[in-house]
Amino acid sequence: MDREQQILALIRQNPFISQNEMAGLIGISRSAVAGYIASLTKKGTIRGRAYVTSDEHTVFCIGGANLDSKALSKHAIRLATSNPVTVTESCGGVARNIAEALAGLACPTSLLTVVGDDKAGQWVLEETRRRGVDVSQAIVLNGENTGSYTALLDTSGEMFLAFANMDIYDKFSPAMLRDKWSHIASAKLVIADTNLPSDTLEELIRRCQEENIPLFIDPVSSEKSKKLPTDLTGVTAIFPNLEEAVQLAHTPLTMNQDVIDMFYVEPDHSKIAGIIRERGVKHVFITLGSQGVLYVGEEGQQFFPSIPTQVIEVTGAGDAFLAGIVYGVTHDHTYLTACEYGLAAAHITLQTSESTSSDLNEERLHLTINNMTKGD
Ligand SMILES: Nc1ncnc2c1ncn2[C@@H]1O[C@H](COP(=O)(O)OP(=O)(O)OP(=O)(O)O)[C@@H](O)[C@H]1O
Ligand SMILES: O=c1[nH]cc([C@@H]2O[C@H](CO)[C@@H](O)[C@H]2O)c(=O)[nH]1
Repeated sequence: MDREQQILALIRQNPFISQNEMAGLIGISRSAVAGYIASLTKKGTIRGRAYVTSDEHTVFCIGGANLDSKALSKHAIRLATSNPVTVTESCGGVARNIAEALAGLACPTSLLTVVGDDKAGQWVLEETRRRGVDVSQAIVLNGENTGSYTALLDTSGEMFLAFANMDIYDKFSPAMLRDKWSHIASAKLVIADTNLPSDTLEELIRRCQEENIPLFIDPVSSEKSKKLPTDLTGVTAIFPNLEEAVQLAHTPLTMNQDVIDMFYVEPDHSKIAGIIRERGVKHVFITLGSQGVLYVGEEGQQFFPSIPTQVIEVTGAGDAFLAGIVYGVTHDHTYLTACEYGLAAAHITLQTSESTSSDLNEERLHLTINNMTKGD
């Protein structure tokens, strides 16, 4: 065991041990102990003066936590008139939804987000904590409004139109990320959404690459996906739907007539994924709604059909899919095998009016996969 490991073992046994006691036990000077502690703190293994050791098993989700309001239309939607609807409110936000889904699947998860000092923010954090997510790193910003997402859904639960009122995320600066880095640095995996501003995303991608932390990105929407830097080296996996994938492949570097035809005349999903990979991403998952998902990455290429589902509403299906993949890969499955977990998690979430299903748990996930493989 090297010196750092010895010191860490002593701190784990007794988080209140003094530097003098450690020096005596190991047989080195107190100042040498102080040097090792400084180095462990810099690496993020030790998080502060109370010697709270980092949890290397945590998945860190960074991005949006919203109040979702969804109006499900009772009849075919008509424009410029009043449409009868049923409204449901739930917690939302891509990073938050993924964190909640992972906590439901018994993965230790922490959420770094910004909310306003309002009722919505208080409710969203409290509810997320109640569902098992560590929200101790969430930041409450005075005088800001918590992000809100208001969607109009058609009679089949598909989104017709949505409004994102999320100016608060512009305040999520690179400095905030730096401030929280000692917590993030020890994570097993980081998941970020593009609610974050461009400079914050750029810094996160660079640091995760430098420090070898796997990073998954949810592009959120085609508009917000434009915030990602052109060079995505350092991004382990990305999860666009088709519209977002087209946007991600649509860089000034790739614009010629063939590419324009490929996007707008007859989308070639695997070519689009290939172009995204050229930006530096290792694993690309293009989710295709009711059709399923296409994986293109270091493990090859494969299309997976979706599980036939009686959809209540679609909000959060992509977030649950991503959480299912994280569950799979953190339980030592390949990215290809993890697709089954993603499809199963999305299937469970599609059957509720919440943006993350409270029915999503390990037992239900495994049962869904067993039924899938039996062809039920
Ligand atoms: N109607 C459906 N029937 C069965 N499975 C579906 C359906 N819609 C979505 N899914 C499943 O959910 C996955 C993600 O859906 P989708 O492609 O709509 O993601 P998304 O647009 O990112 O979703 P969101 O932004 O609402 O979270 C799909 O790959 C598929 O497995
Ligand atoms: O711009 C955004 N639109 C929508 C969402 C969230 O997406 C979720 C569904 O995938 C939903 O909960 C909404 O709040 C977001 O975080 N940012």
